[in-house]
Amino acid sequence: MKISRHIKENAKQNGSGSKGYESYFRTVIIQQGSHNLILNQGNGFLDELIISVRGGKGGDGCVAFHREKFVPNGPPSGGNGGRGGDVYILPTSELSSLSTVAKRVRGDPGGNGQGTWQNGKNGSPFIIRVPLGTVVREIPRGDPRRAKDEWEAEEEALEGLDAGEKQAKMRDKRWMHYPRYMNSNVEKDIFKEAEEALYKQERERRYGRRKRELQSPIFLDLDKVEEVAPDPNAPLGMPRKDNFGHLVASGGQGGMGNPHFQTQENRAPKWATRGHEGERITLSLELKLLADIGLVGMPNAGKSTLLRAVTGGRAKTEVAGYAFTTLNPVVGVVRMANDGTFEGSLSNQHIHEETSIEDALERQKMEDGEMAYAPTRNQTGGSGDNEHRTGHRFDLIENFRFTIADNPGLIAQASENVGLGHSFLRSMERSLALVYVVDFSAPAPWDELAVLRGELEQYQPQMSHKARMVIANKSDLLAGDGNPAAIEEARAKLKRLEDYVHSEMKVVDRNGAILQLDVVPVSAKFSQNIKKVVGLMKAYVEDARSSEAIV
Ligand SMILES: Nc1nc2c(ncn2[C@@H]2O[C@H](COP(=O)(O)OP(=O)(O)OP(=O)(O)O)[C@@H](O)[C@H]2O)c(=O)[nH]1
Ligand SMILES: [Mg+2]
Repeated sequence: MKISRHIKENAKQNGSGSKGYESYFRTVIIQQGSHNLILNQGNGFLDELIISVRGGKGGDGCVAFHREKFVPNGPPSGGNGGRGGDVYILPTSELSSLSTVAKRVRGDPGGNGQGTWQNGKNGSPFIIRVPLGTVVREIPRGDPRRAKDEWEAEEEALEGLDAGEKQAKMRDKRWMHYPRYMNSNVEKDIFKEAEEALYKQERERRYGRRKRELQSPIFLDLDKVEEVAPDPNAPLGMPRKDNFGHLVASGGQGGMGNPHFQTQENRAPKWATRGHEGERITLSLELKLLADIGLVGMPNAGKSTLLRAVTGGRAKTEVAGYAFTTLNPVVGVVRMANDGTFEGSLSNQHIHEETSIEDALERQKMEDGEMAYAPTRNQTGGSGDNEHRTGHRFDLIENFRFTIADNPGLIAQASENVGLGHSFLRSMERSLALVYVVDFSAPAPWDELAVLRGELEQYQPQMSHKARMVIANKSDLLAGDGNPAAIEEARAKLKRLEDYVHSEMKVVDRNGAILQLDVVPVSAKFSQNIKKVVGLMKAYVEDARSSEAIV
């Protein structure tokens, strides 16, 4: 009784019993999609993020007059405000998730000007560091997720005020006055002219900003490490680098000190301008998934089952007999030994059932108390012929590792947002190779291939050339109960599929060579022929990695 309670508690903590415990340490599962926060077996994982960014506010100009012995009315001497700090985005290979990116970024403000012509210091640049593979987009006007820009925020603050109050508030935000001179200043024509000029500049700036937003909204696809060129002229003690990344929000200009407003008629201007607000912008950041191999197939073809088979059941991805079970890409890791076997290939769990069935079985086992006396991994994983079972001993013989992404099903017209659309294909842009998975028990599996390839091309021209293999899944359904006629029929069907692939599905690799796709009949559910699939995948990954290294 006591033991079974202990196991239940353990199971609760670790997912589902001993299997959950194992995968807690062994499996890297990354999900990507519309969710903001996805739990990765206990580690928070962010893959999409909206951030609001503001450039630093400019420092205020200063109203001051020079004071010196025997100079009764010194000249205006207020310094200008410093520029607000700019905000940049820089991709770095040191990060692997967006979880460290702040949601609100405020640039460093510029310093205020001071008397004796002292200008304020400029705000330092701020760098938002994001992982490689981040896509940055500006959220357009009209989208509810977008934060107000500096002008809209002011308009909102002025709402409901009468004209006089509005004018006073707007002036207060823009002007500094010499103590007790505000009322007399605003009466002066020369001040009104200066104010008019200021508003004109502001309108131009605003117009420029809107035009930029419409014509070239920020879009950055940060796939590569940015070169940080050393700056030979940097002063000693300062970092000798001059690349901050991509500017996304500039800091506001500093205000003008009162000497700026000095003219023949007005020798002692008693006003100065305040610093401008920094640019405000809302960005969406999205991290493209990185997996070496991407699985592409129609709903229900068995992609998720296949991922579970090649990872020895460690990848936690849902399998069910209906379309669109998988809603977000899921990445699993395949670990291989030098003899071509992979972790989990000899696991006692050869059949990858639908997840709900497996969960029920496990629950049943636990309730029956079977788990209590089951041998532990250490007890079972020790002997020589068991070394490809999942377990820590695999570390000793592992010599190759790659990742596979299980994706949602793709269907015809996905590009027109039918089904789940195909936005998740973005996560496959960075895959080294793609693998088609078709349901071989369907009447015409070759038709599926044409649709899949069409959708890939629709999404991104040339993308289908990353395909390397066609997996004819569910082959177990064809062989029937082993009668010769059924087997003969299955052979003929496989031949027909191969002929189709070889004549219609050729691809051109990076070097311009024409490649034939491999066609492999498998049964993901019963782990048949999976070793061959893993071996071929390894070859594609090795090939792509080495040619990437050369380029
Ligand atoms: N007989 C048999 N059934 C299989 C095989 N592979 C998968 N299935 C079954 O096919 C159904 C769909 O499998 P999934 O792995 O969920 O398919 P999927 O391609 O991931 O589907 P979506 O996530 O909807 O795109 C499930 O009922 C599986 O048990 C196989 O090799 N043989
Ligand atoms: Mg699936």
